[in-house]
Amino acid sequence: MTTALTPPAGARPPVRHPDAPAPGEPLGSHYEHCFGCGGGQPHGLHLEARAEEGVAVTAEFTVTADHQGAPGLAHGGVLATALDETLGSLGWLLRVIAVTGRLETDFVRPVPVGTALHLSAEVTAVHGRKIYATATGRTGGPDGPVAVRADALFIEVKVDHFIDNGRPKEIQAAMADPDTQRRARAFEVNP
Ligand SMILES: CCCCCCCCCCCCCCCC(=O)SCCNC(=O)CCNC(=O)[C@H](O)C(C)(C)COP(=O)(O)OP(=O)(O)OC[C@H]1O[C@@H](n2cnc3c(N)ncnc32)[C@H](O)[C@@H]1OP(=O)(O)O
Repeated sequence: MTTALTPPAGARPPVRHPDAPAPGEPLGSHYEHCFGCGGGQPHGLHLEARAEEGVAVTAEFTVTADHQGAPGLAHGGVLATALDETLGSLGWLLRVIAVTGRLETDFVRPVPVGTALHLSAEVTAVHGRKIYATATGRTGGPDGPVAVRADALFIEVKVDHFIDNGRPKEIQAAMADPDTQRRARAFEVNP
């Protein structure tokens, strides 16, 4: 079946950037106030991702009582966020900034509060600015049963995407933070 998430003819396998973080290296947060990975969000996911071989990452996130939908169970939107965040961190390996255009999620098993979700994601193909990727979240360990999975299309953007669209208050604070600016600009120097 052909969908918007099927790479078109002419799509290429992803190429790991020569300056990509080494396998095993933690990727850190791209923004302190990010709900997915930031340390400055008390109820956020605090997802921690690391580089793997190829154009792939792994990550963990523990479901807390702040993430419930039904009693004692993770909200599906929170699980989709965990997949989205993990997929988004693949940009570190391509050294491009990309945002989610489409995210198709399968919820396979309920995920109780207290569960550590073991996530993995990889880029499968690239076509121009379009980056095709897939992710899974497992319980009980990295080889445990799949609880959630997603296919996604990310679209490469420049820093201006955020500067032009973000609320000025937060953009100005981010622009004043040398670390955020350095990280964002470094991604734009792409051969
Ligand atoms: C100082 C500041 C520091 C900032 C430091 C930032 C750090 C780095 C932050 C990263 C953060 C990550 C966090 C986790 C990941 C998110 O959650 S990102 C947030 C959620 N996503 C969004 O907000 C994106 C909202 N959407 C948009 O802004 C625009 O639709 C997009 C995605 C930029 C595309 O618009 P566009 O650039 O005008 O491109 P467009 O020509 O429409 O599309 C390009 C191609 O993609 C295809 N396409 C676009 N959308 C779709 C779609 N939904 N389905 C299928 N195909 C599509 C088009 O058909 C087109 O294909 P071709 O014609 O080239 O074959």
